Amino acid sequence: MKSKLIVGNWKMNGSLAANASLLADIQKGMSGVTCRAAVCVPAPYLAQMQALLSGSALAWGAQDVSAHEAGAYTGEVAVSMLRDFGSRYCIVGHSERRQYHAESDALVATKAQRALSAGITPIVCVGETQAERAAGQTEAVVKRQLAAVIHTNGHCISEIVLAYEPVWAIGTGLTATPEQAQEVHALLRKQLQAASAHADRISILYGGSMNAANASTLLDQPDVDGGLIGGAALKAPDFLSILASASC
Ligand SMILES: O=C(CO)COP(=O)(O)O
Repeated sequence: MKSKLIVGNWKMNGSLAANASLLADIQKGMSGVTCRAAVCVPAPYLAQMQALLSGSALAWGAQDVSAHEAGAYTGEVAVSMLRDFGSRYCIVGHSERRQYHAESDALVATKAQRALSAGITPIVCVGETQAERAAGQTEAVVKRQLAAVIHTNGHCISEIVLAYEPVWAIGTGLTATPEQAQEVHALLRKQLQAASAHADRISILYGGSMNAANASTLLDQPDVDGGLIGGAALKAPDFLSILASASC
């Protein structure tokens, strides 16, 4: 059985000093941790992660990547640059990118392909808004988002990590119940199984107000293979507690 995967998404937070102190506190508490663990940080701090985390059990990655290989794309960051700084993961299609930067399903799928082409594992985010859930569209929305990634990536789909992040649960304190999370994870798993014989090796993470108090019941669900953590990843005791829940 694959071990659980816990990823901290720092979003647009941090400073050289704050990152160093947070990582030192996390690393001090990692001795009993057996799950896989990573932090996805703002691109300017990837060099700091490489300097501080090389050889440690904590992997690192980015929060976005350009769909283009290189060239005249002012402000974008190429996957080769993420690789230069030792990134193992890259989040793609986070709802904050879909919402604030109008990222389409097709663009997200291309970004996942770009990451895979460089040997970086894309953490592909899908999830419905509150209005879509209320309208009974949850299944249709997440299936449409995942279908684009499957279509573009073909048999390589088994190399991704998938994250179900209901938009209404992000940063709101409104966590999906374990049953709600399991229901969506199970249908995503079925969709992956229909696309790949190796679908069972894909980790499906839950994200959205996961914290020290609710992590273990969410992680107990059969199709919840880990967590993508926002706010609670910025506090060492909370992040360590989630890592401990995932290490049982
Ligand atoms: O968006 C998230 C992780 O990518 C979740 O954020 P919160 O854990 O702060 O709700």
